[in-house]
Amino acid sequence: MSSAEELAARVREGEIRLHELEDHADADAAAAARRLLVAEASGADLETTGAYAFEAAAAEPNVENMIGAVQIPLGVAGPVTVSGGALSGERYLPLATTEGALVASVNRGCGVLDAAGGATARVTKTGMTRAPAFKTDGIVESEALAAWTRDNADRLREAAESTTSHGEVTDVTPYVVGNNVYLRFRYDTKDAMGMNMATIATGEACELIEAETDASLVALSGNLCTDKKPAAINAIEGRGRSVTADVTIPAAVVADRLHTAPEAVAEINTRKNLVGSAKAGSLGFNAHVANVVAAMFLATGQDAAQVVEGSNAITTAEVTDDGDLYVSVSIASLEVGTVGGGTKLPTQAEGLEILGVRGGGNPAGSNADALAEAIAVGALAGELSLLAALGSRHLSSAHADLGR
Ligand SMILES: CC(C)(COP(=O)([O-])OP(=O)([O-])OC[C@H]1O[C@@H](n2cnc3c(N)ncnc32)[C@H](O)[C@@H]1OP(=O)([O-])[O-])[C@@H](O)C(=O)NCCC(=O)NCCSC(=O)C[C@@](C)(O)CC(=O)[O-]
Ligand SMILES: NC(=O)C1=CN([C@@H]2O[C@H](COP(=O)(O)OP(=O)(O)OC[C@H]3O[C@@H](n4cnc5c(N)ncnc54)[C@H](OP(=O)(O)O)[C@@H]3O)[C@@H](O)[C@H]2O)C=CC1
Repeated sequence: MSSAEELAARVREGEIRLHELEDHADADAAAAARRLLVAEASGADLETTGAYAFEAAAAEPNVENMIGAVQIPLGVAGPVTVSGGALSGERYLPLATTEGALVASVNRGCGVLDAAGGATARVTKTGMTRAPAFKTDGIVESEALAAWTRDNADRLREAAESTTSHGEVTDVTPYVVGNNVYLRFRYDTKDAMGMNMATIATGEACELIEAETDASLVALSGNLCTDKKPAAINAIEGRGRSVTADVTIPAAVVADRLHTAPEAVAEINTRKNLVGSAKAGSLGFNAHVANVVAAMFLATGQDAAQVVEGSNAITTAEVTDDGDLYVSVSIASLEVGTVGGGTKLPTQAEGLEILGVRGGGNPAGSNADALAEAIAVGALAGELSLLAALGSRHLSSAHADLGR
């Protein structure tokens, strides 16, 4: 009997719990035993799931009850020239996706950006947020807590920053709703996406608040943060990185490479991305920014659930006085890191290496800024290509040819 079969037998007999297998064997054997049990229960053939190319132990901080790995095809778009605040030069953009035509589209967009001399990008605001919910006796006590927070900003900062050597508190804003008070802590988390960092730091600050006021903590996350849910506060105030990429494309390039005209792209953008989105009550005034955010998040080890916030983007397009096409994409809440989370996993770390932003930056925070700028440039390329495909009526034929 193999060690995986022996382990599986012990789970069947109730001697070991499924999630405790790593206490009795190395992580790869534990995953193999779970595959046997899951295959037996479901009838699924898990051979490919088990054919992963890294040591299971490397994924221990990232997943529980591991049975293997899902492989997502990885493509590249570019190279594209970026003139950013943190990222400069030519880069290939890694995109992990199962949507045929997506990489082709972003690749076309990158070619157009390069023909226009490259894209410009800047991070305009930084800050990961956590907003605990406190309960009070009523509005008098709520207002007192809000005032206490303002008066004790330095002590709150000191408590929170005692838990991290990188994180810095940049703001604590109280929001009062009757006998509920939400304190929205904002942190500069440098190269980390920062959700663990901000949560741990905020927990420490909450202990000070409970010790010194009559308010009681109901939930360390009170949903005004807002993490992993569509929320206007992120679109307005920003979360993670707020980042913009833009470009001005000569009309001749639009005609040659995108088979349309600046006027057509600008009109489609207004009627689709602005008016259509407004009528729909959408928070995303763009065509498919989430496509690039998701594909680059998967390729670089970001938290996939935060694609929700990454889709908070506005695309603008207008014809310049010279008859050329100006296009911009502003993503309000792009939550990215180049350390921590899934960024250490082997293929995801390679994805970061393709962009030249693996690990901590010098100065701290510059690598995460550079990653945000790369994603914004990819989103700009994708917006351009899709808007143009709608203009030249190529969307359905492109997907019939490449996406099926
Ligand atoms: C498919 C194209 C690019 C053809 O576009 P084209 O201009 O007919 O193609 P082309 O053969 O002339 O090639 C132009 C460039 O496209 C790239 N390209 C072309 N083919 C490939 C390929 N196989 N692999 C890699 N790159 C490719 C490549 O850069 C190439 O330049 P070259 O290198 O040859 O000088 C175009 O029609 C297109 O971009 N269509 C739009 C497709 C798209 O954006 N899909 C995104 C998903 S849509 C979605 O998910 C969301 C949606 C639509 O529901 C959101 C909404 O409501 O708006
Ligand atoms: N806890 C929660 O509520 C949530 C957690 N998550 C998960 O949180 C994880 C991401 O959290 P995150 O805090 O980013 O990552 P980690 O928890 O992996 O922590 C990253 C740590 O890296 C250290 N570090 C080293 N170099 C740097 C640098 N240059 N810049 C910044 N930090 C550096 C910091 O340590 P130090 O602080 O000591 O300086 C930092 O706290 C993901 O796995 C995500 O899925 C997602 C949503 C919610």
